Amino acid sequence: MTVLILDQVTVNIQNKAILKGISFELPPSSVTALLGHNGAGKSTLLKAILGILKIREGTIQLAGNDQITSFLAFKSSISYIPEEPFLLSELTVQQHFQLYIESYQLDPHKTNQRIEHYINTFEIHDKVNQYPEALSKGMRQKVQAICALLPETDLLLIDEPFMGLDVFATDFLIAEIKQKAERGTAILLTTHQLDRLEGLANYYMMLQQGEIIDHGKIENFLELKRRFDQS
Ligand SMILES: Nc1ncnc2c1ncn2[C@@H]1O[C@H](COP(=O)(O)OP(=O)(O)OP(=O)(O)O)[C@@H](O)[C@H]1O
Repeated sequence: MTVLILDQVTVNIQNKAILKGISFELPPSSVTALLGHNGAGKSTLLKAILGILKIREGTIQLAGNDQITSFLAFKSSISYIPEEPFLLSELTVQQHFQLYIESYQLDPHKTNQRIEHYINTFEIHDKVNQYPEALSKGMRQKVQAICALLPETDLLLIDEPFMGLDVFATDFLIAEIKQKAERGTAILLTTHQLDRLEGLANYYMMLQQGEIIDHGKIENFLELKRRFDQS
């Protein structure tokens, strides 16, 4: 069974090919690390899957829905934590949570219990009635992460999940990502913090100049890295 299927996906930005014929599949209950140097195309790939960037060629299927012909069903199966927190300036923290409850049609009672748990764990209980401008970057990142964790989607995309988070929040987010994967979600995350991948990721894909140049089980990548670091 497969959650996400990309077939020969090409994305151009300003007439330049940024993604060149990307094909891969993600199984359920998996965490895949999307790796590569700055500018390799990692964020572009996540944005292409989300439909924020239009694909030029190829197809993307999620849980049996085509990105173009079944866009609403496709979109409702994805949750996303962007690299830069993107919160609405006119909504308080609590109103952001409410927005997610409504747009993903979540059970309010159960979800509010989870929100309470997240708020306490991330220590932002005194911020729930504040607007994003009153939050630090790390706090905005925490709010964005909570929003994305609320729905049980087929796919969770995370761009640099640990950027700006303190060690405690990072450990908590890692535990949450693993639990989500155990419940069936396919997770695709980008990171430069390779030391955080052990025990978290199952697979890796290496992007270079818009092409997947290597992929496989994360143990193989980490073993190669260890040998390289020792040499
Ligand atoms: N809006 C844009 N306009 C022009 N070029 C862009 C735009 N967005 C991305 N690019 C280019 O696309 C390429 C891939 O960028 P992308 O942000 O996907 O890289 P990345 O792998 O996520 O890098 P990083 O590790 O630095 O976050 C880069 O060459 C970048 O300059």
